[in-house]
Amino acid sequence: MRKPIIAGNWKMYKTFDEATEFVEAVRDKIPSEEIVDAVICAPALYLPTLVDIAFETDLAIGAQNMHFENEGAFTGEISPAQLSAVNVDYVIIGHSERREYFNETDEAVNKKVRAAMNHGIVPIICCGETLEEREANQTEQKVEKQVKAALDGFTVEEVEHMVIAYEPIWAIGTGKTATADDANTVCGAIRNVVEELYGRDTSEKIRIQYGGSVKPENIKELLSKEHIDGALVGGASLQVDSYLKLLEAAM
Ligand SMILES: O=C(CO)COP(=O)(O)O
Repeated sequence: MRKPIIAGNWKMYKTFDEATEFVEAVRDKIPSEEIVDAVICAPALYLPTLVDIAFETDLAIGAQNMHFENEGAFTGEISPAQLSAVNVDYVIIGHSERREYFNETDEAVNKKVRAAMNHGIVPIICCGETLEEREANQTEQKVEKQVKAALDGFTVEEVEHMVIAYEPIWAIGTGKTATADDANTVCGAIRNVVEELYGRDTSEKIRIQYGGSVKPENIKELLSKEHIDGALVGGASLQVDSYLKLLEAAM
């Protein structure tokens, strides 16, 4: 059995006070990390403070992006070494918003996954198709290409620790969720790619999340599906009540 992983992606929301108040409010209400992995991926500016507030609780803190180099003349960027030095546990890599607005390529995603693994940070690797691609029946082709590129050059042990998030772009922030069956089909196709590359055992261990308008009302059905091991959640992770409900549904 794969342990569910529910990750909030706060994107560019919340002031410092709102972020710290949220983590203070939820930190003692998080289910045991033996049952579910609970993560909040916050704006980089708040990470050290949130890691401190969540210290010795079952809540893990993640970043939403990072550079692949350890250091250098990259104005405005944050490195994997800098994230691991403040004990960040997870990092989202290759979110469709990064790919679309910041020109993140499959090659950069692969380098970032490499960098995350080198620093013991768990990468949440995002993939997903546009509406156009879905309507042209290119969903699996697109996602397979992204996943193959991201996972290129790792060992079996490394891949088992990664998390993949399938987020159809047309379902992000739109209120349109993929049906649980459609989401499961694509997550199953992703698992097949992992099997093809790294073998059955690894494909059974890697966790695959669904993301795109996940809410307390629809998460149970999504998580009941064979290949969906968790959720990457934007809007519904911003309120304490709704975040806790998402975790509850995963128990
Ligand atoms: O992009 C997402 C999470 O990374 C999904 O966002 P929403 O849950 O707001 O649709």
